[in-house]
Amino acid sequence: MPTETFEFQVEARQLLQLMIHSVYSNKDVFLRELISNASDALDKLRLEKLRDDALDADVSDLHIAIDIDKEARTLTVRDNGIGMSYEEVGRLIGTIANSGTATFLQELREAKDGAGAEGLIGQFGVGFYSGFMAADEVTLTTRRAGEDRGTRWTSRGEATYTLQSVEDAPQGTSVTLHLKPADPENQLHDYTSPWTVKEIVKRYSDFITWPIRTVPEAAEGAEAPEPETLNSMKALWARSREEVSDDEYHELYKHISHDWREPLETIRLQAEGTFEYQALLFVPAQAPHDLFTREYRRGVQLYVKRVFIMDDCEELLPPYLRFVKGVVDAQDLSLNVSREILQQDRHIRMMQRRLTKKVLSTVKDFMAKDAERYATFWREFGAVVKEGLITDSDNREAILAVASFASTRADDEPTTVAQYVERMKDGQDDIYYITGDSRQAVENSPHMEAFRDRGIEVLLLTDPVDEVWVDAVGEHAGKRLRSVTKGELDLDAEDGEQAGEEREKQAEEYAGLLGWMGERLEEDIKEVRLSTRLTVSAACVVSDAQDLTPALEHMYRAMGQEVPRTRRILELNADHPLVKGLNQAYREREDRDALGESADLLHALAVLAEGGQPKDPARFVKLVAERLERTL
Ligand SMILES: Nc1ncnc2c1ncn2[C@@H]1O[C@H](COP(=O)(O)OP(=O)(O)OP(=O)(O)O)[C@@H](O)[C@H]1O
Repeated sequence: MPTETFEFQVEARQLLQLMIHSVYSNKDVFLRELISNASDALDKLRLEKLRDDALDADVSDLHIAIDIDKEARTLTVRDNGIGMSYEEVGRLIGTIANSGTATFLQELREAKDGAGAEGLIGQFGVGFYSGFMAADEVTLTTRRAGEDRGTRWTSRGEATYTLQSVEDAPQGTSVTLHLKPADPENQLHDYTSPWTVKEIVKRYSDFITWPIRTVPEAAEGAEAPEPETLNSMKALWARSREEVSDDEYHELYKHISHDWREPLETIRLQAEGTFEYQALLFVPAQAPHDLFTREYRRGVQLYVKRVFIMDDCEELLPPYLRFVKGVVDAQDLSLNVSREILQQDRHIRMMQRRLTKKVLSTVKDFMAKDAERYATFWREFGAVVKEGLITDSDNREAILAVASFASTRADDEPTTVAQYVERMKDGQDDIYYITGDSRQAVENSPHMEAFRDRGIEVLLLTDPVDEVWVDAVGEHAGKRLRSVTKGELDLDAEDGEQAGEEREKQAEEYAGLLGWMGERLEEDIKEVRLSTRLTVSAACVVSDAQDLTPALEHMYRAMGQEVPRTRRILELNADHPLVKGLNQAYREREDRDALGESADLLHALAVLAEGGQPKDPARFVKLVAERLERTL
């Protein structure tokens, strides 16, 4: 087959350019990335052979080799792992599968400082391409285990790459970098120095469970020495805490998560007894960009007796802890364990329970001992963890204990529900909250007026998931969770008898207007009543306690579910001049047409004030414009 030339996908080309004009200051990490890929390839081959003994592949000496050619100035990272077919090379190496790449590139261009750019790159697993930080030409030769022919891929990191089918490729993959001249000032070291290579391997890849070999430099005139293994190969999760440095844990995290940043926390767990396992879990420092997308691959790596079994093992942690990365190594599972078996395995369920509790107790520790770390955690992952309040009733209390929320009490000091309850005033029976799109929108909502006036604290909930968990949780410590936008508000116990009489009088005065408006707005409103919530605004809309909120209704529709349209309740502020005027006009005038428009406008204003849309925006605008004209 002749050599074929292909163009890189646009995103891949842009990414390569970024690599070459390196946004990443530490160039050494390219070696870590190539070793990481080689190690994955060895894991995959061992597993495939385990599952299919007939596979024509040699697994007797699986290893990674680093070859240095000083004269040619090349560095080769070789493995005798699974390899790639011709089609796979084109698909995996020529393109960037990650759907978020375009967004990523945009963010990268906007990230002015180098550190920001480095952090971003880390999110996207651009492993193989990082070779171009150190090389001006890269050749990859590979043969898929079980296939006869190999494939050679070459590129100078510019617009194109070539693919060629080759006959004499050994099993596995070798990546040869034609190194750029060393440039220590820009942290581009001399990678033809075995000493440098050894240092880098020790620093970044010591825990890799396969031998990484290189041939030491021969003394002048002497024969080439035997290859030397550079890494200790010790599985970090099987070693005691004292033996392992934080840096080593962090390198393992980077290897399995494809994140280039340090994790926020490392969690170790050793379970002994009838079902033995070790776990090393990591909480990342930043939420990945695709955490809320369908493509997000969750789960930890599963090993059985040190043998890698699978990536993304979903069964070991619940979906609301999907950001947690790590390794779980079980002693008593079969090497042939499949996803189907995992889903039904009693031990796996026990492990999930234990790991979940461990993660939650770690967050509790952050909260008690390290406010800053807790704040970072909750900012990045709070919205995901709150899903657990809905789905994991067993751990609901534990999750609620580590959940914090913005509140009207202070601008920048979130509170837990328990702390809220402690502060509740005598006579307050409910935990009040409001949901919406942003703090500003909910804080300024008319529904908050009476609470502000009376100094009653309200939780400000602005994540979409908040709409749902509040219903699922329902109460805490015997106190009901209550939306300030729902139901009738009875804050008046303390206002006394006089206020009660006053209200009755108003009710009589307004009865006619309320009845007439109720009929007029019947299609959207099930009742018009006087409000105890409002002190400044003229009107607001509220829901019945058991009704869906507009946001939830919208959410269900967006998910394709049929939900009946909820009619809401319009509340009027009897002390507001506009409402007083409307009542007077209603009582004095026979002609209800112009009055009807005012009623519609008042309704639309109430909807707008809570961040909604008037039913007929064009008509609303026209009516407002007409009225403004009259005031000129
Ligand atoms: N040495 C190798 N042997 C077999 N397949 C490889 C090898 N190197 C890369 N690949 C394949 O190419 C794919 C792309 O590699 P690349 O390093 O660009 O990204 P990645 O490994 O998916 O992400 P990351 O580098 O962040 O881990 C890999 O997922 C793997 O399937």
